Formats: sequence, structure tokens, C-alpha cells
Amino acid sequence: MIQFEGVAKTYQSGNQQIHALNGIDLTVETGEIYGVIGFSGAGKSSLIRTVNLLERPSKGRVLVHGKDISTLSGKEIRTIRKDIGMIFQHFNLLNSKTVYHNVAMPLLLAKTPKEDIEKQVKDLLDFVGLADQAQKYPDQLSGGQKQRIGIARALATNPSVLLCDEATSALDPQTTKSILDLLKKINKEYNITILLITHEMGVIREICNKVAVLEDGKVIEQGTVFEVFSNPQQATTKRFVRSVMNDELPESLLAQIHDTHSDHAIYRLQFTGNSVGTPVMSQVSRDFNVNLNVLFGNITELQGVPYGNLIVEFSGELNKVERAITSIRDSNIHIEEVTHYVS
Ligand SMILES: Nc1ncnc2c1ncn2[C@@H]1O[C@H](COP(=O)(O)OP(=O)(O)OP(=O)(O)O)[C@@H](O)[C@H]1O
Repeated sequence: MIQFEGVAKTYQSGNQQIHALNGIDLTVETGEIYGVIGFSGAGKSSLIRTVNLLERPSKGRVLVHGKDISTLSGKEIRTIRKDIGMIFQHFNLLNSKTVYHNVAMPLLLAKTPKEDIEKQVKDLLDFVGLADQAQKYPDQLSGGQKQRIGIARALATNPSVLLCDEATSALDPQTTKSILDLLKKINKEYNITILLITHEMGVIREICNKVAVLEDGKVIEQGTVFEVFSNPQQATTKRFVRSVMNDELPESLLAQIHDTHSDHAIYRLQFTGNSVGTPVMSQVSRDFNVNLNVLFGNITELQGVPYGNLIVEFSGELNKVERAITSIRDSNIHIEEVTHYVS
């Protein structure tokens, strides 16, 4: 478990003070994959680096498994650092050392017996799918393979927490997917708590259970991925959600609607879970004798739960349209008016 309590970080740059973090309160439960998203300069790196004391908070506390890490002695810090692995956007590998040596490095530093190191490195390279690359040098490998070495190295000390600092930002979409799958596997098989920072909402959707949105060093929104994606509150969150789940009516369609001169109303319907598979639309159309025209829509999956979003034009007699809308609302489908036109 990681707890941030009123964490602030101020940098001194010449005679200027930069307030990178302004009172962060956040709890990452054991076993979660928690994502922190924000635009450049929001404070993501400053935040994640306070967890392993690469940065010290100017105010507030960071607790790892209930211990305030700023109060630890030198020896305790070394111990807790072994329990907190970290991977980086640019991998941070030693290019003059082989893959084997890069992964073995934390074990050598911990003075692990040689035979144990050999076995552990072999197991780790097997786990990340690079068993046959042990004698290569990082420069001979692709970005995805380099990140796998970074992951194997981070796991070498058997940590309970893994920090991921933009771990897939330098990778293409397909390689990103394979690294995210590997992180999911690490979380599931080893029950390692993962805290990741990213500027890509696709990463959050793909693997996180919870998300916090950071802006100007403050958490402006947080919750489960399902809550935040299906009902974002803040403008910045809406922008991030829209970047992966476009639910806006396309301009061309909007112009077309303005040009028509019939009575109609346009609604946005959000289906979640079981309601995705319910034939509500055809039923309502029959029962109330209204025409429903789907203008735009998408169905996706959030944390294994189907989530659909449709923009639908209703036309017919006004009182029948209103009854149809009430009936949809009664079926536990979220419905809201997008725009209403009467010629
Ligand atoms: N060592 C430093 N000295 C002075 N200012 C810093 C330092 N590190 C970060 N900052 C400033 O603190 C603010 C937050 O930076 P931080 O790197 O934490 O944000 P970020 O969200 O990770 O951004 P990016 O995605 O661009 O890395 C920025 O204004 C940055 O310029």
C-alpha cells in the first residue's frame, strides 16, 4: 500500500520557486494497478519519484506499507528500495554490460551468492521472454526487448511494488500492448502493486484499476477506471477520455442535422454491463411508435465490463418521444439530451 498525505514539492530554480506538487492525497491499495495521468509538467515524475526517495517531498508524507519513508535510516532506505522496483521510459540500462549482467546487477549489489544469481537471472529472463538473449548487449535489442530487460532487472530483488515512469511512451502501439500485457501478468502472478505515470489514456484503459488525473500539481479527479471513463467530471479528464473514446457527434453529422427541418430530438445513451445486450431500442420504438435513428456510437470494454455509448435521433409525436425516453431511463440506461430541435 502506498499513501500520499498532503505531499507538496517545490523546486528552487535560480531565484524562482516552482511548485510541482501542491498537496497530493492519494492511496494505492495493495494489488492495484494505479495510473496517474497528466499533461507535461503536471507533476507526474515528481510524484512517482517521492515513493523511492529519488525526490523528497517539501511537505507531507509518503507511506509505503504504512511506514513514512522520510523517517527511515540509511539501512532501512536500502531495504525499502529493494522492495520498490522501478522502470523508466528510456530503460536506463548499462550499454557496456550484457543483458545477463544488467539483470544480475541488483543481485550483485545485494551480494547474492553466484549460483543463486545464475538461477534467478535465468528465471527472470524466461519470465520476460528473453531467455535466448542473455549474452547480447542492450544496443543489439529493440525498444520492447530493452524494456523487458528493465522489467527483469526491476523484479530481481523480488519487490512488492513496481513504479513505472512512462514505461511505454517510447514504444510503438504493438510493443506497448505486449509490455502492458507483461505488466498485467506481473501484477496478477506476483501480486505486485503497480503505480504508473503516463500521458496516454490508452495505457490507463488497458491495464489500470484506478486512475488519478493530475493538473498543476493537484489531483483534480480520481476513481475507478470505470467511473472516470464513463462519467468524467473535469474538462481535462474529459479531454483525456475523448482521446481514446470519442463520443462526440462528428461536425459533418451535426451540420447535416442543422440542415434538416423535421421535429426531432437527439440524445446520448450510455449502456453499461448487462444493459449493453438488452434490445431496449427496438422495444421502445415498437411500444411508443417513435423512430430511432442511431447517428453515432461505440461499444468498448472497461475493466472487463462492456460499455456502450450511442447518439440517437428520436422523431415522432412529442408526447410519445417523451414516454419513450422515460421508459429508457427506467431501464437503467443513462440518457441525456444532446440537442433539441423543433422546426
Ligand atoms: N529538478 C527540477 N528543478 C526545477 N524544476 C523542476 C525540476 N523537476 C521538475 N521541475 C518542474 O516541476 C514541474 C513538474 O515537473 P514533472 O517533471 O514532475 O512533471 P511531469 O508531469 O512528469 O512532466 P513530463 O511529462 O513533461 O515529464 C515542471 O514545471 C518542471 O519544469
